[in-house]
Amino acid sequence: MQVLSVKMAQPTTRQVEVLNKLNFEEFVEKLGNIVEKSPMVAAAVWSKRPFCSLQDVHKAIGDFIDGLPIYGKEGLLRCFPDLAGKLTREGRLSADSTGEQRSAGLFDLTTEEQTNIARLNSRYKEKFGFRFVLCARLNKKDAILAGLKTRINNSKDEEIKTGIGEAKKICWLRLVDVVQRERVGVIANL
Ligand SMILES: NC(=O)N[C@H]1NC(=O)NC1=O
Repeated sequence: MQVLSVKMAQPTTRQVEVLNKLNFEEFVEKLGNIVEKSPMVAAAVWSKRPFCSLQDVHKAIGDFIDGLPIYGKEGLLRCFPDLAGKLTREGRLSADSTGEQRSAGLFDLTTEEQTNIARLNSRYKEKFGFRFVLCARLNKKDAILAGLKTRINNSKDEEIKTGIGEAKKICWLRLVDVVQRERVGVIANL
């Protein structure tokens, strides 16, 4: 899985124990947005506990997503907000998405960059019927614009595959965040 190429602090095996201790409600509350606005994903994988590593959690999520019918995958892609879209401009993104879009520089676009991305996002949605999804934490604004320009020429099947691959990268980074926040909480309460 591509996630292993994501460069950042890798959680240790022991860190997954904080997730194994959560009851269903806590698990869904804390992991409810690891795939944007799709708490069903966390709800589904909870029954796969105990997990032996964070990679194991991510694999369970990946397997669940891969098992969805095409229209389910398209549905997941529709749950992400546009990159540099209306919600970004209006400050109405989820906390996760706000941090991700900020890290890619999408809050500091020139008017021209904003217009270009908005135009391409609309064309993309018109062609495929779902949103262009790309892991903003692993890309800067120029790469996002270039990605939009290239990927818009792909077939629908290719874009479902690529978009879902990007959603899994976003999910991995959010999972690491949850565990790190949770560990800090556990340590603070000792
Ligand atoms: N459309 C899209 O890719 N949105 C997202 N990507 C990301 O890294 N965070 C998002 O909300």
